[in-house]
Amino acid sequence: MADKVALADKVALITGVTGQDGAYLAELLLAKGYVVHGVKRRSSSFNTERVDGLYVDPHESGARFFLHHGDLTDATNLIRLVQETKPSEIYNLGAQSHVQVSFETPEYTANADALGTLRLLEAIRILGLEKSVRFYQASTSELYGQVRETPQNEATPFQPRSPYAAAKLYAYWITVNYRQAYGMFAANGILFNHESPTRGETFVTRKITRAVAAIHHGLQDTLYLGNIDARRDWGHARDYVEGMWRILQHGEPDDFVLATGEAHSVREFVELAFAEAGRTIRWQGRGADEVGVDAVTGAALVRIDPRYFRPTDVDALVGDAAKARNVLGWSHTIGFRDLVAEMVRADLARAAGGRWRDGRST
Ligand SMILES: C[C@H]1O[C@H](OP(=O)(O)OP(=O)(O)OC[C@H]2O[C@@H](n3cnc4c(=O)[nH]c(N)nc43)[C@H](O)[C@@H]2O)[C@@H](O)[C@@H](O)C1=O
Repeated sequence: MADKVALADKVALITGVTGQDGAYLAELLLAKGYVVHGVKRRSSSFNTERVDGLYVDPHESGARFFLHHGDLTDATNLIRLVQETKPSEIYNLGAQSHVQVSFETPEYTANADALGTLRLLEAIRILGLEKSVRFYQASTSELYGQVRETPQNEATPFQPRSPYAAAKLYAYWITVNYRQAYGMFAANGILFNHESPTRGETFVTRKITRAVAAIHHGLQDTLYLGNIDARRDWGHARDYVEGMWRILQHGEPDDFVLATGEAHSVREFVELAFAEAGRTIRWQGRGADEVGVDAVTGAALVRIDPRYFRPTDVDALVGDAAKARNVLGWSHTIGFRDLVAEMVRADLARAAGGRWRDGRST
């Protein structure tokens, strides 16, 4: 393995490689000729579906994608991984990334998301690689929380509203600090929500498209949601990993917002997703009693379940990506309607192919 690593100019280490973004990024970097090392957490079940297509036996000549066990809560493991893989670029995408789950596991979230970032930065410093490694930190629009201005840009003050966002706030600033204190190429991408057909099933977009497909195929009756008036700036993950890469290719380390500049409510997402499957939703009632019914059959397709309300939620986010556009030449290419259509079609195909056993939603 060491020979192959030495042969490549560009070597990337990606934490969280089995997640949506990790898999898209690995694919992008491999296409650009990188050797890619992905870090995945050990678990009792395989969780590598998203990267299975990229994997070839590491013993085969030409193998350029390698998976390693690792954990952001394990400092010595991170030091060893950086030492062995000798990356030129590190993308820190690993995290406990579910906002609602962070209210139940605030300490673990802080450990993985905040201290995990510190551990990785320290690994670089301990190994004396401050001047040779470029470091990307997956920062998030959740930092803006209770927003101070709209749209949000790189100068907008942060006001986090969840343990997840508070942990990511530390990670953002420690990344800035290592840049300033040690001259590291350490950069934050402040990414607004980005989705795809491989988005985790507990995030609201995928939960909706999966339910639309399950309902369409008679596998589920009703979709239960929380705050359907929340507004988000939803882009496509494929566009956003290109932005991550550009952030690390720039002449100097800096922080960038990646966003589409358009906000839509969860309610609109629901309407569009059902429309893609040929159904029109009509809303009846108010608050927790609101129901989304099929305009033709009258069947209750969407109901509110207060279990999905968060102790504090972020009501509306919309980003201004002018800096990324002007400095990096980045902008999104896939709009809201196309995103929803792609996700619904992918889930309809999965449901039709019997690729999930039931329509349970989480
Ligand atoms: C950029 C940012 O993006 C993501 O964080 P998120 O915006 O919290 O994403 P989400 O899809 O869980 O929620 C979006 C909105 O939808 C509302 N909502 C209603 N009903 C349900 C519901 O039933 N489930 C969920 N999950 N949300 C619901 C919920 O209350 C919220 O207002 C993560 O990738 C995060 O890591 C990240 O960094």
